Amino acid sequence: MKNAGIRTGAQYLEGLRDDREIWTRGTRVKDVTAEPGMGGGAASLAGFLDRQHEAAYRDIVTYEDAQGIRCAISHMVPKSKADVVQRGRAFYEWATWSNGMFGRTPDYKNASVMAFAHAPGFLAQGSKGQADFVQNMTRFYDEVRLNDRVLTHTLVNPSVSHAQATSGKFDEEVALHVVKETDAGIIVKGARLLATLGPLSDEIEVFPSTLLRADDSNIPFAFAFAIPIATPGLKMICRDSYDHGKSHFDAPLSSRYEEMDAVVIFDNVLVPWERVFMYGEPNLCNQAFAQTNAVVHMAHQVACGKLAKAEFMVGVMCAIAKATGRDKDLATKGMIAEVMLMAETVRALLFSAEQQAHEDQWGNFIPLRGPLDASRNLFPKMYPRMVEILQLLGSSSLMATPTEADFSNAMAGDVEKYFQLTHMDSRDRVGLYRLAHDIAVSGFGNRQALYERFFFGPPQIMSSVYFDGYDKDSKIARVEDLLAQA
Ligand SMILES: Cc1cc2nc3c(=O)[nH]c(=O)nc-3n(C[C@H](O)[C@H](O)[C@H](O)COP(=O)(O)OP(=O)(O)OC[C@H]3O[C@@H](n4cnc5c(N)ncnc54)[C@H](O)[C@@H]3O)c2cc1C
Repeated sequence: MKNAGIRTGAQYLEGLRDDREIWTRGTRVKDVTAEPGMGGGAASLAGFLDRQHEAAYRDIVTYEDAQGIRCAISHMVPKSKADVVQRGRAFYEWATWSNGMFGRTPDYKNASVMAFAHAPGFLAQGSKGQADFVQNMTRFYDEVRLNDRVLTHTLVNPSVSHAQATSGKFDEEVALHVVKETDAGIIVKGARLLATLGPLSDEIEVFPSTLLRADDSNIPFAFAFAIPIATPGLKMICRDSYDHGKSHFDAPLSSRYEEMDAVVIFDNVLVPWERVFMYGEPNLCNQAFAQTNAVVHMAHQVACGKLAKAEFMVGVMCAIAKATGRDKDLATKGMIAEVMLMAETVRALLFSAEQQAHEDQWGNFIPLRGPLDASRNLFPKMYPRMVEILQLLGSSSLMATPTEADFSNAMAGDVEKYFQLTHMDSRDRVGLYRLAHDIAVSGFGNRQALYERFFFGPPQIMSSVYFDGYDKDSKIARVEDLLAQA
């Protein structure tokens, strides 16, 4: 099946059954696709990959390349504004399949690899190590695109001391660093945070943290590479699963979309030179995501996903208001309108970015960065507020949630009677509030909120970068102008 383009779900699942070293709940996992608390997420992603082949979605999420091979649109190099819009449509479609609750669909990383592989002048600046970085990245892009590989990534070194981290230094005991260079490649040792979808991916991209201080002491920490998860010496330690084996009725989201996060340990891992993309140059590493515009393409995918998620939150809230008859209540309408405004803000920013798409320095088209930066800085604040509003709307109903089993036991009559609403029978009401519970109360839901707060980076640093890049002078000039008229 090599180089056949989009894969089926079964092919993806088969690929996960290798020698990977995944640890959870104190034991090593034999088969991630069959592991309780992990296999459900893999099955959902397999279902999404299958959808790429279905007539209803195929032309939305895939394209045929020059050789007639059908690939995911996230790999398509945008050469016009229409291409950017088409990519956005595909990102949005993928996100609707989980209503944004499976955050790390493969199109996120695909967007980044596409950008890196089509900014050759950038990687060509790398002058250290025994590798042709441009050729390596081009080959990697083809490998991922033509085999529909699923990637995770890890960018952050664990910090032992906040003071050390903010001074741009890393601790050699824990941070991932190069320990040796050989003719075969580099040997790396240490840990990295945090690989979402790690145990359920084919490969891991280990890209530079964007906070390397550009001095010689940071050279061992400066690199970018990608290797299969099953590479000897690579281990993942998973967090607790939020999929507790419940039915889709009892846990509509956590039973389906447990994508898992893992800390990644590299125990003297050999990375072959042909998989190294940057090496030993902190300055180059620091510029990588911005200069290749990978950050813009990733932010595009993210904004599309957040729109789907925000719309879903509006849907859940409106369904609750309708069922309870509170859709005429002023306070309820006010709270839901706040969420509607958030969804429409993301939509407007996305539209603005796509409609102002332009050619970049590499001859590719990118959406306008400013609106996407606004969206990715705003959503980490919007989402926790959406959850709060859902808690306020749901109140004790989020606790009045008997299980599916209570509809077929000795309590069934009571449950049918006492859980009904004006506009909804008991079973539908319990199902709806169990969904709201999975968003606003469960471990799965709380992890979603944490994800939205942090997955794109530390919010203080993101907003500080936004502040630095914002055109402040023209605004200050207007203030000075007014004051000068005094
Ligand atoms: C659910 C989830 C999934 C994730 N998935 C991935 C993934 O797939 N790949 C990946 O690479 N990373 C992932 N991350 C990690 C994410 O990139 C980091 O959480 C984020 O960059 C913050 O880093 P940290 O967690 O080390 O927090 P820290 O850097 O320890 O920060 C702790 C707090 O201090 C603040 N802070 C940090 N530095 C400063 C500073 N200089 N000045 C002021 N305040 C500061 C932070 O904003 C935060 O509030 C994920 C995180 C979460 C929660």
